[in-house]
Amino acid sequence: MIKKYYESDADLEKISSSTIAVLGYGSQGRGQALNLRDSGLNVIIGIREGKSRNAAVEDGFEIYGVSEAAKKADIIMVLLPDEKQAEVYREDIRPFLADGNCLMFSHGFNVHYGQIVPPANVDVVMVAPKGPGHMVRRTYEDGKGVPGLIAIEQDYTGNAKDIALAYAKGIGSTRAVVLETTFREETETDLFGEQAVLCGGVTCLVKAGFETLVAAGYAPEMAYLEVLHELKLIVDLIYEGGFTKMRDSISNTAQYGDLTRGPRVIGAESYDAMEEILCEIQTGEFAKEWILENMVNRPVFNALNRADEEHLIEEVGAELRSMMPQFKKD
Ligand SMILES: NC(=O)c1ccc[n+]([C@@H]2O[C@H](COP(=O)([O-])OP(=O)(O)OC[C@H]3O[C@@H](n4cnc5c(N)ncnc54)[C@H](O)[C@@H]3O)[C@@H](O)[C@H]2O)c1
Ligand SMILES: CC(C)(O)[C@@H](O)C(=O)O
Ligand SMILES: [Mg+2]
Ligand SMILES: [Mg+2]
Repeated sequence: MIKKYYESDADLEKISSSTIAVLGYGSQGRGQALNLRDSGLNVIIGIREGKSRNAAVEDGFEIYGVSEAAKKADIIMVLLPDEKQAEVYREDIRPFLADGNCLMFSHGFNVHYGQIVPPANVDVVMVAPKGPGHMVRRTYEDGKGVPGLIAIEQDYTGNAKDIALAYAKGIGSTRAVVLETTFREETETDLFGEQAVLCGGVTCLVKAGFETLVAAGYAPEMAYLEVLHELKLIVDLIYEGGFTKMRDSISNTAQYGDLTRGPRVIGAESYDAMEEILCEIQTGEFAKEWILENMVNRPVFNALNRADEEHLIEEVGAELRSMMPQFKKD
């Protein structure tokens, strides 16, 4: 049985006298740093010049270059882009690691695939919120938390788990639930989830539905509201109460269509593709592809991303959302 932890299992005192360096101030960096500070912990930011450095300044943090922050800290949370972590680690983190430091990650990619090999005299720990960084912050501000994972790769001090749990409490995750996993399990399931379901699966499903309706002569605006806008409302019900709550809310007609037609859309071919995608993750093939893609300046990433940015669904969506009060910025 997987181990689960809640508020009373974690003690902020375990890290209350530690200096925590959050390296990177992007999606996770900002969310986690603000939550840790609001939980009363000592946070400094390690960041290079640029837009997100300015955001950290505006948010009132003590700011340093990456190497300086790594040197000052007891706990070093690496929230840089996965594809940059190995290089920054070699140049700006590794030389400044001190005996007994805790090196922390929110995703296991670099440690699991051997791009970062920490020395034996530090703890190596993961605290990974299971949600986007902006939601880590928003949920914490609402008095709740995004569920999280902890994993211990190396327990040099004997305190690694207490530190991980305290950090998870600091970012709000123990308010929901924290599961104990391994770097391998987190890395493989996280990559699979975002590729096959959460990001890749969903965007392709929505695009396919949109393109099918538009090709059949229906208005793009109709198609957008049907397959994208309403998706959130349906997912909210699933999120709150599973398929059962969603199916209680929709019509019997929708439910019959759901039960009989859904498996035709996600059929044997999709199961085969999912298995193949998981296998590429498990064998390291995906990791190698992504590392090499970055070495040649991301030609595939850029071309595919540009095509999706220029897709009709984005144009129609931007226009429709601009009229909806829920998307207006104050
Ligand atoms: N985005 C998420 O919601 C999410 C969720 C769970 C886990 N994670 C993990 O969290 C980590 C951070 O991801 P993210 O999406 O928050 O990253 P991000 O791209 O949003 O932010 C990265 C930050 O690092 C800074 N940075 C980039 N290159 C740098 C360099 N060479 N030196 C110094 N600073 C540099 C950027 O300016 C930015 O502040 C990754 O390991 C990712 O897998 C992310
Ligand atoms: C938010 C996600 C997709 O869950 C995360 O894993 C990421 O890589 O951004
Ligand atoms: Mg991920
Ligand atoms: Mg994820």
